[in-house]
Order: sequence, then C-alpha cells, then structure tokens
Amino acid sequence: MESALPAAGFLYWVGAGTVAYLALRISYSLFMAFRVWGLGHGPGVGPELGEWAVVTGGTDGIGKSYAEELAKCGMKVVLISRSQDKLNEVSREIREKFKVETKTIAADFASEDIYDKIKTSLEGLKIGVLVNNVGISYEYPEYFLEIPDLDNTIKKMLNVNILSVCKMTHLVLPGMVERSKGVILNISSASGMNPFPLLTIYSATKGFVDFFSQCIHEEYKSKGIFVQSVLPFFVATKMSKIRKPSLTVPTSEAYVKSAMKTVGLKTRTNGYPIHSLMGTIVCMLPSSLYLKLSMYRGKSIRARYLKKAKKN
Ligand SMILES: CC/C=C\C/C=C\C/C=C\C/C=C\C/C=C\CCCC(=O)CC(=O)SCCNC(=O)CCNC(=O)[C@H](O)C(C)(C)COP(=O)(O)OP(=O)(O)OC[C@H]1O[C@@H](n2cnc3c(N)ncnc32)[C@H](O)[C@@H]1OP(=O)(O)O
Ligand SMILES: NC(=O)C1=CN([C@@H]2O[C@H](COP(=O)(O)OP(=O)(O)OC[C@H]3O[C@@H](n4cnc5c(N)ncnc54)[C@H](OP(=O)(O)O)[C@@H]3O)[C@@H](O)[C@H]2O)C=CC1
Repeated sequence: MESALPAAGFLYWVGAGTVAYLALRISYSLFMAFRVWGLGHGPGVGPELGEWAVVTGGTDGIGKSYAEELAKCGMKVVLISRSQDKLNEVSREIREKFKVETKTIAADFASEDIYDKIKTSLEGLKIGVLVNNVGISYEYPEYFLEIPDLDNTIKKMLNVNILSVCKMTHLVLPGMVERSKGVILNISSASGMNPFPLLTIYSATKGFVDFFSQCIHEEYKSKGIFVQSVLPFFVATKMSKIRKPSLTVPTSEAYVKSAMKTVGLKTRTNGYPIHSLMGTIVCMLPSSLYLKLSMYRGKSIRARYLKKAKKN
C-alpha cells in the first residue's frame, strides 16, 4: 500500500505534464492559425526582395497560381516548364493581367543537362523569390514492384522532385546571399510529412524536400534568406486528378492565396487552414494507425483508378 503511493504520485505528474504539453501545443497552433489567417498580414514578398520571381512548373496548377500571386505583388516572373506553347500562353496571360514583365525557359527537369541553359537565361536577373514547385507523382497509387517502367520512373521522379530543388537553389541562392535578401518556397507535400504507402517513391522525395528546406533555412536565415517548406494535402489539379474542389480539396488559386499569407511567418506550413487542421490531427495519431489509414486510402484510390481504366 505504502509503495503504491509514490507510484501514483509519479503517474499523476506524468499525466499532468502530458496534458499541459498537449494544451500548450494546441494553444500555440490555434494562436499561430489566428495570427496567420485571422489577423492577416501584407504579402511577405514583393519587388523589394529583388524584382524577379522564378517559378518551376509555372504553367499549370499550384505553380501557375504562385506565378499569378507573385505578379499580383508586382514581381516580374520567369516561368520554367517543358512546353513552349503553354509557356507562351501563360506568360501572355500574366503580362496582360498584371502588367509585369515575364520570361520563359523551356526545360525538362527529368533531364540532368538543363542547368547550364537555365543559368545562362537567369544571368543578370535580381531574383527575390524562387518557387521550387515542379514535381511529378504516380499516375495512381501502386505497389512498388507493380509500377510500370519502374527504373525509368525512379530516375525521373528523383530528377524532377529532388535534383531540381538542389540545382535551382544552387543557381539562385548565391545572388540572394550577396544582396542579403530572398525567399525560397519549396513545394513538398503532406506525404512528405508522414509516409504515404503506395506513393512510396513520391512520398520519400517529398520528405527530402521538407528536410532540405528546414536545413537550408537554418543555414541561411542569418544572411536574410527565408526558406519555407509547403506541405499541401490534396489540391484540385491535373496531378491529383480531382476535378471538383471541396472543403478539404481547394482549387490551386484558393490554396496559393492562403499559403502566401504564411510567407515570412512559418518555415513549415500545410498552407491552407483545413490542411493545417488535418496536419495537426495526422501528427497526433500513433504512426501505426496513420500508416494503416493511409494504406487504406491509397488502396481505395488505386481500386477506383483501375476500375475506371478497365471501363475505358
Ligand atoms: C483529418 C485527417 C484525419 C485522419 C487522416 C487519417 C489518415 C490519413 C489518410 C489519408 C491521408 C490523407 C491525405 C494524403 C496525404 C497527402 C496527399 C498528398 C497528395 C500529393 O502530394 C499529390 C499526389 O501525389 S496525388 C497522387 C497521384 N495522383 C493520383 O493518384 C490520381 C488518382 N486519382 C484518379 O485517378 C481519379 O481521381 C479517380 C479514378 C480516383 C476518381 O476519378 P473520377 O471517377 O473522375 O472522380 P472525381 O475526380 O470526380 O472524384 C470523385 C470523388 O473522389 C475524390 N477523389 C478523387 N481522386 C482523389 C484522390 N486522388 N484522392 C482523394 N480523393 C479523391 C474526389 O474528391 C471526389 O470526392 P466526393 O466529391 O466526396 O465524391
Ligand atoms: N495537386 C496536389 O494534390 C498536390 C501537389 N503537390 C505538389 O505541388 C507541386 C505542383 O503540383 P500540381 O500543381 O498538382 O501539378 P500539375 O501537374 O498541375 O502541374 C505541373 C507543372 O509542372 C510542369 N512540369 C511537369 N513535369 C515537368 C518536367 N519534367 N519538367 C518541367 N516542367 C514540368 C507542368 O508543365 P508542362 O507539362 O508543360 O511541363 C506544369 O506546369 C508538385 O511539386 C506536387 O508534388 C503537393 C501536394 C498535393
């Protein structure tokens, strides 16, 4: 009986400590959410950082929306993607709508020999913002060994999702450091925060982007550089193949408008209020439960995709 009492006291303090810790974490998250999305603040970007913004994969989806938001802030925009026709069309739209200068570079980030051309095209530009947005995912969630053309997929996905982030940062960061200012926005994914089976290679590349962003921010924040890791859940774009936006699946325009409010305030963000809530819940789940749920989710999308493919 006597020896049970100190144990009960110990458990009491462990319990109280855990409750206090969770209460503090939740209050801090709510305070930050209110500060970012409730109070709002001016754009954390603009020509004062350097007149040009560079957006990789800037002709569709999330990248196109970043290019438009940055142009709205008065920045000149460089768009980089594969198709010159799409580049011409989107850059014309941006020039006409926002009255800013634009530049285009046609390059395929699946290749490794494009960076000399990009370097030459960017020479002499004062780049204030780099958005490392380009990324590719699976056609549909699939088991590792069943991925069509696996060897080629591995190489392509690593080049587009990882190599592009490192190489573009290498090209742009020296100028930012020289001018002691600059913002780098790296588009990771919620599947880079927590593993997402059946999107295994993709999820792992996005984990790389998240770690890379956090480390570079820590290395260069004292030089006036702000690096952000953006971790969206599903957004309605060609990549997700979700056609109809919903409460949890915003359009890319709504997503980016919201994510831009976090620039300068948060080094890691899910970018959208409901996505942040989802991120908080997911991070509190035991990892075995999370993995079971995400595997279940992946399997159900896979089944729907394969059923649809069989019909067509
Ligand atoms: C609060 C959270 C609490 C607990 C969570 C617990 C556990 C965690 C579980 C899941 C984790 C959650 C999110 C994942 C994390 C990160 C995701 C990041 C994604 C990312 O980074 C980008 C990608 O890589 S996307 C993956 C690659 N692309 C694909 O796999 C495309 C596959 N999809 C398709 O081919 C088609 O969409 C389809 C065949 C599945 C359906 O097409 P269709 O018949 O044409 O139907 P609709 O497009 O009209 O859609 C109908 C409804 O289905 C929903 N839906 C469609 N696609 C998806 C999808 N990929 N993921 C989720 N939901 C999808 C769509 O919203 C419609 O819903 P309703 O309106 O409700 O009917
Ligand atoms: N949509 C979603 O649900 C989520 C997306 N993300 C991330 O957001 C980023 C953008 O995704 P999203 O907007 O959905 O993608 P989209 O497929 O809608 O757009 C992709 C853009 O990248 C360009 N692009 C694709 N492949 C290459 C390549 N090899 N070389 C050069 N450019 C290329 C495309 O232009 P073109 O085809 O002309 O080359 C297009 O401009 C990605 O990094 C993705 O991982 C993260 C979480 C969720």
